[in-house]
Amino acid sequence: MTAGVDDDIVDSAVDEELYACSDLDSPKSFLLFAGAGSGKTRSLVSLLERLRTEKGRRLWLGRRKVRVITYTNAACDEINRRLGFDPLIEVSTIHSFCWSLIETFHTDIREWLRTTIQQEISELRALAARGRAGTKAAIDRELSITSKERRLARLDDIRTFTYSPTGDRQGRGALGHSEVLAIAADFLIQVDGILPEILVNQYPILLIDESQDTTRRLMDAFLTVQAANRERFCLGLFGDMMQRIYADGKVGLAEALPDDWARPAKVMNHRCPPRVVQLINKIREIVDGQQQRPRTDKPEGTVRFFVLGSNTTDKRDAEARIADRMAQITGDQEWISTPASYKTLTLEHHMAARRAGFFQLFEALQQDDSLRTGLLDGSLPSLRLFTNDVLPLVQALRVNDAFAVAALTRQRSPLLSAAALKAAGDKQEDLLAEIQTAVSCLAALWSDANASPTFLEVLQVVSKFRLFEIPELLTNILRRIHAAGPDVAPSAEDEAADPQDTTTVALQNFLMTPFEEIGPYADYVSGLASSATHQGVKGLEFPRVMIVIDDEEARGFLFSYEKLFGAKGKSDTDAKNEAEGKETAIDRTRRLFYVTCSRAEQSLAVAAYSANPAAVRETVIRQGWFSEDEVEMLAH
Ligand SMILES: Nc1ncnc2c1ncn2[C@@H]1O[C@H](COP(=O)(O)OP(=O)(O)OP(=O)(O)O)[C@@H](O)[C@H]1O
Repeated sequence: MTAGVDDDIVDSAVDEELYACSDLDSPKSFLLFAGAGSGKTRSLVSLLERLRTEKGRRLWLGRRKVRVITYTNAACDEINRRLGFDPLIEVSTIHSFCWSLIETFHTDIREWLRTTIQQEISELRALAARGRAGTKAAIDRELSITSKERRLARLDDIRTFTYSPTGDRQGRGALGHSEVLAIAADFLIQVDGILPEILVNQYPILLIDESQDTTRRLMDAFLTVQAANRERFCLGLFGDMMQRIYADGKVGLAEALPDDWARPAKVMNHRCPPRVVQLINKIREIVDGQQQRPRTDKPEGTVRFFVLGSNTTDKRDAEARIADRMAQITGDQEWISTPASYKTLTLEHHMAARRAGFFQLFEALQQDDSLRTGLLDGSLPSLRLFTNDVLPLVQALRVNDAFAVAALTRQRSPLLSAAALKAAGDKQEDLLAEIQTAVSCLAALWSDANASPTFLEVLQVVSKFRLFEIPELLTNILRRIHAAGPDVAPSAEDEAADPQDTTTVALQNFLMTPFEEIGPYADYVSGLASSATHQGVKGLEFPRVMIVIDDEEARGFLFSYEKLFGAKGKSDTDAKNEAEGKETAIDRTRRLFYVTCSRAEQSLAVAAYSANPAAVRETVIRQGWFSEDEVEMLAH
């Protein structure tokens, strides 16, 4: 028996246990207790495959399904792909899941909103009564009260409520992301409510991936439903408490579960090489003592910790030099073959955007909360127009690929849709000529070799010839700035719209940024770019990983690597939280560091910019995370 086979067997009983828990006649809820790279996602998919094969017929006859909640759309797609899009297994993100539960309860949603908004207004008024007048906070509060009162006054006129997980759908009845989660949670715990009945009857098995980060309020609601239906409902939680990196996950989830839950545990790490497993075990040691075993068939692997001064001027160059050094140390030339051959993990999206080359686009759009989710996962229609329609066409034009240009316009342009061709009758030639002109006008934007047209310039050409469908929000902006030509006048509704609406302002600013940024952005959201964020790589793995740590550039306040690495002392709040047994910035940062380090399949470089390089070096060696030979000082 080889070492690899032996390793596999250690945890194989766990998959059997999960299957036994999902018994439709006597279900047992469970929490799969396992660290990074232990095969939780793999176990989830194996369980689904087995349920489909062995319970599929019974579920189908009873018109029931297995429901799976994942953290990202990408994770949903991956599970669906692996299961061949089986209708018996419904996989969705938490937001889509919650909306699917509540989307027909319009009257209840209206009443929920009425109570909630009234309560929010009372709270704001109480704050206003206590606070000083004339400050920015006071003005914002007043604005917020007015807008809530307006929403309250219009509630009875709304017949149906809508929700778009991408935040692109607007209008009076549109619900926000957090509202959808809160409404679902509240409806699920209503005594005698019908939502828990619907959930349990339709979905006797509910499996939640990355459950450590499921919003606390919802997790509590699921636990309440489970407690009331333990003989006919299996709630299966997959996750790792050490990988809880979002603020609203339920603290102490594992401890809060009743004794009758199963808690199968996995001990192997199948992803990381032994040296990385040793590192993440050390990082985790003081949190819960859980230690993993590496596979014995993996090469040892390499880790290096590079310390740089926070005053380093050319960070891209410094990071390129680190990649060179990694190639030298590991002998793995992939570190320097192409930029995308290793993954750079930065703390914030704007840092990744700067490194990847779409900083201006990102900065413009991230200003508006309702656009943020769609911006980050690439689903925003205003961006998809450019990523899915315009960019492929421009790329085909750049290489003079007439065949691709023809194919793209045929597939995507409304000018050549079946309806348009039919309507044109014997004048179809004219449509083709129109497309030709449109495409030439688009190409003309780049006729000067140094040209860098803005998104607005590109959009104007698209709009003028109706080359592609333009999302409503952009059409409205075009109307508003009179950019679409004399035949498209601003409507009365546009004139009445608030010119300071943050979504419109963000989109207008975005339109002024260079179109060139769309390629790097498209790569980023499809996961092909060489950069990603520390949080965004949850669940993923890469052969070579470079973690960039730079609190100053990150501008955040939730995480502090400077504190974790001893370059900065604890704040009064940290000390107070620590004394009260609450978590501190150091605890949160340690978990994030665990997540990022555990993505590496072969080698790992940490590039830490610090105001106190010597203290960082001393700390990571003293903690036993890195040996003296593994820490290199690049600070000047
Ligand atoms: N039993 C196994 N034998 C061989 N390889 C495995 C086994 N289980 C998992 N793997 C591999 O190990 C890697 C990690 O698995 P997976 O992503 O399922 O882990 P995870 O526990 O979900 O990780 P994380 O929580 O860190 O995201 C994957 O490449 C997977 O194919």
